[in-house]
Amino acid sequence: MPVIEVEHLHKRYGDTVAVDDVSFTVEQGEIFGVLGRNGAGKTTTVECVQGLRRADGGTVRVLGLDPVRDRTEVRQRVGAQLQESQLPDKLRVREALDLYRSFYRNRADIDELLADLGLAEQRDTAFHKLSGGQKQRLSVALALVGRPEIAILDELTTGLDPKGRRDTWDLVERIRDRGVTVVLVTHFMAEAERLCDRLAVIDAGRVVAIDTPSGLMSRVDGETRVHFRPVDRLDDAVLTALPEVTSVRRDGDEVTVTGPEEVLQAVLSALAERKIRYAGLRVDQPTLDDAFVSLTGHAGAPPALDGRSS
Ligand SMILES: Nc1ncnc2c1ncn2[C@@H]1O[C@H](COP(=O)(O)OP(=O)(O)OP(=O)(O)O)[C@@H](O)[C@H]1O
Repeated sequence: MPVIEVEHLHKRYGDTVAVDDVSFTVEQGEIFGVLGRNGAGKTTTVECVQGLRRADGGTVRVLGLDPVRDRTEVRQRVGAQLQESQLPDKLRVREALDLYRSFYRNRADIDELLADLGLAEQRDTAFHKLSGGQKQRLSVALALVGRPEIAILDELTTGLDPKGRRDTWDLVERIRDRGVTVVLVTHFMAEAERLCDRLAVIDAGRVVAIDTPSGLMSRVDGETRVHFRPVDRLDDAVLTALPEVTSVRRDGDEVTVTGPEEVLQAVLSALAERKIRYAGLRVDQPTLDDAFVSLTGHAGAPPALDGRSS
């Protein structure tokens, strides 16, 4: 059952068309990604979903409600992350949660939430003394304090170090496991690939594809490459005879075999049958990054932008 339905959404700011015909649905209980480069229109789209912006055209339904007309009800049932500048420096973690909790009908248990988000020790810490990762987790806690049915998380891991990022990914999975539908806005391919059940790829205000990460990757015309070093003697004909193999190359003692996705299984079976041992097995497959480039015609966010703070 869809909990969010967006149809032909349009939104412009003056002469800038930010969202130019975006449609998608989000099913209950999934982690749905909105993936695109900076300026693609992701934030504007989710702000229309939250009722923070009025669309110029199209329709948005959230839990069967109109997010602009029924904004009070939508706010009760949809949790959104706060921008960090929206909290006063001296406000303590526990005070912030108490304050935001008072806005909601359904209130989460704060001690449980603090423990769940790894913030129990910071309960009396002032906001400005929190680390980047702790601030990020507090913003997620504030999004969950009203026991929402949907959580909208925008650029959740921007600015976090690799460990902070992995911890946050685990956290998002735990949120989903509690039955909360998650909308995850990101320009970070590895995050989308790891977390999302389905993704809408947005480019220049338009949806260019909606699919599972593996569905998007399978649309790429790339080949799987299997690399290994045979320990025992291997005649290339053993590999070239396999219907799944399109090419076999030798580079020093390394063999590289290319073919469709099934080539890995075919090569491993052929080696096992002939009891040929090997070392240094590596497999290169088309990535979500490759899919993004092929769908949008440009590279994903350059790595330098992953640490930006916007
Ligand atoms: N308040 C605003 N006034 C004018 N233009 C805006 C405003 N907000 C966004 N835009 C423009 O609309 C377009 C879409 O912006 P939006 O923030 O929705 O994209 P985004 O995909 O979320 O990008 P980012 O990842 O950089 O936040 C961009 O060209 C942006 O410059």
